[in-house]
Amino acid sequence: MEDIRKQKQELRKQLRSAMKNLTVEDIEIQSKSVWEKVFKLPIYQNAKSVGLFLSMPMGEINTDLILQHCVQNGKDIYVPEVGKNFELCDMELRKVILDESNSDNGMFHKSWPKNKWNIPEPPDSMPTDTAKPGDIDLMIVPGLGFDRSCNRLGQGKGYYDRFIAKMTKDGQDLPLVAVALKPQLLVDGSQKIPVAEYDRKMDMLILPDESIE
Ligand SMILES: Nc1nc2c(c(=O)[nH]1)N(C=O)[C@@H](CNc1ccc(C(=O)N[C@@H](CCC(=O)O)C(=O)O)cc1)CN2
Ligand SMILES: Nc1ncnc2c1ncn2[C@@H]1O[C@H](COP(=O)(O)OP(=O)(O)OP(=O)(O)O)[C@@H](O)[C@H]1O
Repeated sequence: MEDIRKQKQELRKQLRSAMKNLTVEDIEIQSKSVWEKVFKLPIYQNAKSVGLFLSMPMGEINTDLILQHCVQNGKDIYVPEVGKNFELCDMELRKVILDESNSDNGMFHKSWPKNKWNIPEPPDSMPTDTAKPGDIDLMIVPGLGFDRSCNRLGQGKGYYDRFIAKMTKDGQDLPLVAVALKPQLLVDGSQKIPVAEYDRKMDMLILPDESIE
């Protein structure tokens, strides 16, 4: 158990440094390829509500294109809000409710306040509608690293593990589609994501030039 934590920590270091080598252009081009694949998925096309995330400034896939796509296609968008108590690593997903003045594009978050990781979060002025089990048709999941068996390594706080557990505890389904840039897939066959008992496999992993199920 302690072993798994150490292995995860080591792998995070490796993956964070690999992601640092990506330029802004790399991230832009690879992100576009990933989203074009996602837009073609029936599970995305049929989803009325999508759990998304608002990308960090660097070292992560950029989510602007899918935010725009969801807004333009009339899908409900839910985005993370982490609890004020950072020790608890509790996260909710809140429905994005926009007023008419800025509802025509996916850039609504540009003016939102940022949390300690520079991730935009819903402002207090937005009406609160928090996702309950069954509210989200498709969850798009970020991560630091993945392997070919759809195992995921996150940022290390367990926010997504806990959230997924909370949303599925009464047997509710929550389809999980992970998205990642090229350096985030472990390609060396001998390298695997260490898995603990609470880690849930992704249903699908979308990369710039391949999809894994
Ligand atoms: N865009 C985005 N939003 C998200 C997540 C995410 O992965 N991506 N999260 C997914 O969980 C949650 C936020 N969790 C995060 C947890 C840690 C760090 C982070 O950068 N942590 C340390 C790394 C240092 C270390 O421990 O080695 C840092 O502060 O630099 C970032 C996000 C909710 N929102
Ligand atoms: N469902 C859960 N209930 C309670 N604690 C959990 C749960 N899932 C994970 N944890 C705890 O969260 C901590 C971080 O877990 P882990 O290292 O797997 O995070 P991660 O999946 O990489 O991060 P994240 O989900 O935030 O992207 C661990 O100490 C773990 O025990």
